[in-house]
Amino acid sequence: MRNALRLRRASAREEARRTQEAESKRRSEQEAKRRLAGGEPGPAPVSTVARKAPSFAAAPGAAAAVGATAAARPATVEEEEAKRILRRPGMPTKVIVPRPVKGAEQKSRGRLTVANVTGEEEERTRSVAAFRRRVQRLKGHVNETKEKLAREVILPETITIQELANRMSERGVDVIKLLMKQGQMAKITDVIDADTAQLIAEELGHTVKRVAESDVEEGLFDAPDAEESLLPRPPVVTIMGHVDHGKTSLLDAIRHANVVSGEAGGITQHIGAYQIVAPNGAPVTFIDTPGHAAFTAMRARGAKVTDIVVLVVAADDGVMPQTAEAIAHARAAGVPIIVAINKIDKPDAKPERVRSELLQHEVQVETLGGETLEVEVSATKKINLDKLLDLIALQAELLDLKANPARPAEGTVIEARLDKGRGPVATVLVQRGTLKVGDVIVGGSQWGRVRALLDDKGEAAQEAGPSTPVEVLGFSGSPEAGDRVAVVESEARAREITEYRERQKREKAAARGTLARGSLADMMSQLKTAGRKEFPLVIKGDVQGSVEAIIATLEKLNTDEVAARVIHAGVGGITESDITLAEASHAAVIGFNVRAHKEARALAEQAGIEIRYYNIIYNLVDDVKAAMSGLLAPTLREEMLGNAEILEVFNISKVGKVAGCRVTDGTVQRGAHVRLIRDNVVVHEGKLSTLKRFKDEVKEVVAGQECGMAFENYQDMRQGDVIECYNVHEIKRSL
Ligand SMILES: Nc1nc2c(ncn2[C@@H]2O[C@H](COP(=O)(O)OP(=O)(O)OP(=O)(O)O)[C@@H](O)[C@H]2O)c(=O)[nH]1
Repeated sequence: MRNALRLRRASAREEARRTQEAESKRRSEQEAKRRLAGGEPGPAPVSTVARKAPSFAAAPGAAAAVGATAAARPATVEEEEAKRILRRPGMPTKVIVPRPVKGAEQKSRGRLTVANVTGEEEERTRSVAAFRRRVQRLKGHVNETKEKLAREVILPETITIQELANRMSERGVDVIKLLMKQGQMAKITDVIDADTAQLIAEELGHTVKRVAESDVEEGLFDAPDAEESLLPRPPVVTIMGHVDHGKTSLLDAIRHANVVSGEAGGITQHIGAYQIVAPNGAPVTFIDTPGHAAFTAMRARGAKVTDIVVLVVAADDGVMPQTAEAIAHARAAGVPIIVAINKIDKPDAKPERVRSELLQHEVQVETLGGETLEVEVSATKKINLDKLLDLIALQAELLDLKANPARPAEGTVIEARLDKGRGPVATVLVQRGTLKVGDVIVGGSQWGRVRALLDDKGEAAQEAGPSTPVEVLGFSGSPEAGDRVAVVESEARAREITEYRERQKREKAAARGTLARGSLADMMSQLKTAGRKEFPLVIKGDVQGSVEAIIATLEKLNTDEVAARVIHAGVGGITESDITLAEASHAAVIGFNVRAHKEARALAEQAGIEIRYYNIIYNLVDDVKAAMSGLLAPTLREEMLGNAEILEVFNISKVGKVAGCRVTDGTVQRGAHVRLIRDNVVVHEGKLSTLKRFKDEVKEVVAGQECGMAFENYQDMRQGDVIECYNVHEIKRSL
């Protein structure tokens, strides 16, 4: 029984289990059917890859998503990247974006996926690879394009916006926009500095190389020479001293030529350079610097190219201001001095006095136990000239002067002028190397091919070695005295250097112009000088040296009240452009040893511009001084005439108040200045409008007489007031 019961129970359990299984199977089938019919998503995928880039093919039930549109699902990283790239300028407007399948392969293993079902997976994998390749290509293209556009921009110290844009291959307008962003309003032709230009260039993705003048001119000057290439060279001697102490006479005596008599006004106005052969056979180069104080600047320059200074001191005059100046220049340049006590032939010559005066300037000559070589000479009587040359040779030996003649020449412009027939002519002192006809040279902002070389006697030379002064023909324009000259390897290099220098000059001038227009500092200084009267001038001269000397002298005349303002100065004849400039700035035109062109003369006449010609600097300076003196406000001086006392004040209809007075001393004159004094205080200053005696207008009333007085614009006179009567005289002032 018990067994039968057990069996029944077991069979019932078995039955229940089967029913449960069947029920569970049924439920699960129902659930699957329900899901399939209702479009419910399957359980969330577990793979991290799938989480990052959700797969539409990973879960049971995913088949339900097959019909879902791309728009309904979130964008993937790849899609976003593709869109981002597409948004860039220059990219194709449409790209096929394949659906992402990151990790799809591993997830599909043993699972039902839409891709597996549809066989799309392989194709999609191929598309993704293609897409990736495409993205890479596009990225690569972007970088490539950037690299291609990025340039190395050479930036000088200043540059125009247009030029900067050109160098970057960018549009000028884009540069201007960037400047505007930085708060700078600019035009395409405006000049900006290198710092600003660098900012712009880097902003646009370019790299920058800053260049300075020294970069353009690298290796132009002062390249070292090998010791064995150096050979002895002649000394370059500058004669310095006070005006009229005999510099030109001495040089003249040495070279047996008469330069003195040819000079207008007896003053040396150009730096001349000459070479002589001393009695010992050694050549010596002399640079004759003028003695007038106006030439100080030129003299300083002379000392720079000089090895030895011969200091001329007139024995009858002694050490003078310009003697002291010359000592200072020589000392500053570190150049040894040889003292030449000149005019020793004169009866009042006192060489001893000269020696002791020199001591006060720390020049101790040999006879006083010092180191400085000295010699007593007479230029006119030709006394001791050989001795002077011997001393020069001795000093030169001590200096052991050497240069390499076998190298491209370097030198300095001593003087330059525009010759009517020959064009620009520059006197150049060759300092190293040898200058040859045909050489390409650069001097300041001028260059040229040497057409001809003329020595100091005006004879043609084929070449000029160290310490030789030569006139050089072939410059494109006049270089300036003091400009360094160098031979360069090609015309292209010469052009590069001079164009750069010219540009620098222009850009600096433009920068100055902008400053003058806009800067507060400038406006302040203009305000400060507003009280100063200016005498504007356009100066043209035959040589640069004269022009510089005139400017330097005129500058010395300037005071706080009045100044000569040189608007333009240059070498050459007076042109129409000079006259136009003078007209625009109300300037006078001065020609020093030059004349005005015919057209310029006509224009000047028409415009009422005065042209003045001079050949003596003193006369020019005197005239300018007189003209400037005319601009000075005159000094006012009072002349006392007399005093009167107001006895009574009458109010007369139609006339106003009239004071009845008695002249107490001196006279009272109609139209004279009056001061009204009440209780010792000046209450009014003005002019007398009416002066009457009885009913008649009179010119003058003398002491003791009574009169009626009325004042210009003043009515408040009172009985007892004292009237002081005086005249005012204007006294012209001069500089
Ligand atoms: N008695 C005498 N007179 C001299 C001597 N040397 C120059 N003179 C005269 O002094 C004057 C000035 O001489 P310059 O040679 O023109 O003097 P400088 O120093 O060159 O003058 P600037 O060129 O004006 O600076 C002239 O009249 C000369 O004749 C000299 O040794 N003896």
